Amino acid sequence: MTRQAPPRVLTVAGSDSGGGAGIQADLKAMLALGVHGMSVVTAVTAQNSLGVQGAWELPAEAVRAQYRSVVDDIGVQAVKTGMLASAGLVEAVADLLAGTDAPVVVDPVGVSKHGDSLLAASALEAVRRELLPTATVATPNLDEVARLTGVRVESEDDLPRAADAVLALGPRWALVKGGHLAGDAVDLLTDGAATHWLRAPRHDNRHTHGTGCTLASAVAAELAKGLDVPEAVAAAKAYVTGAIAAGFPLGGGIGPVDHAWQRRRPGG
Ligand SMILES: Nc1ncnc2c1ncn2[C@@H]1O[C@H](COP(=O)(O)OP(=O)(O)OP(=O)(O)O)[C@@H](O)[C@H]1O
Ligand SMILES: Cc1ncc(COP(=O)(O)O)c(N)n1
Repeated sequence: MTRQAPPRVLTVAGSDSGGGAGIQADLKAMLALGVHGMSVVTAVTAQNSLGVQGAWELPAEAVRAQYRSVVDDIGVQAVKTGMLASAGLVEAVADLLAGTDAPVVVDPVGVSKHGDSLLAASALEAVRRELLPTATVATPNLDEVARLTGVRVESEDDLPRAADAVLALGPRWALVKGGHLAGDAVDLLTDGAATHWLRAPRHDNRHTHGTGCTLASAVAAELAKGLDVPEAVAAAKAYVTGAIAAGFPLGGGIGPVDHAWQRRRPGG
């Protein structure tokens, strides 16, 4: 008997040649969580544990064509966006997403962990006006909140104000990630009515390349399986926390989180 296809999830993001973030992290997280991952590549980066050595965006036509190939034949139960590089690509992707019924997770990627720009400053307005309104869940980190809304988060107490400012830009839910604060790794999820605090112990591990990509992809995978937004975010938070605890050294800089942490045997 032929088996049924697993839920299908599409990432629209940039390639990380080092395999720790971007498309590569997204597809690994999706595999680990039991969904079929598919990709629309928006840009190619030459990247490793030390930083981003080069980046080249694809033409909008190539992005549209990849999207249509996947959606028109295979179909999607959830979409996740990551690095979109330029205003032209943000607009092209927002236009495509406006036509989908599937839940959309927007990770408004701005700069890499090493401070390399992955989104032109001239694209911020298109992210605010066109991309965020298509989002079921937007997952900015604190730097992205500041760039998009002007709200600066210094402590956990500022997270509700930050989440409200993100919500005002149009996503149905805002998940503000407090991973860059001191203390516990605390994120805040809200749709303006319900508020969920997600708290995990901070792992003292510098090998955290790809945390944001992994969390957003995990949310998309769990939504595709049929969980509601608070359930999907809680499951994704548990997954990324385990992946960070198991992050490993690679190259001379910041190594990746371990997407396969749930399958490793002790010492393996
Ligand atoms: N050291 C840590 N220990 C446990 N959880 C962490 C740690 N660092 C980040 N997190 C969690 O990882 C998730 C991603 O958050 P983070 O703030 O790192 O996102 P990000 O900045 O977009 O990621 P990236 O740095 O990969 O771009 C959040 O749930 C955050 O709370
Ligand atoms: C192609 C691509 N997309 C996203 C990130 C962000 O991930 P991180 O902040 O962990 O470097 C990245 N470095 N590269």
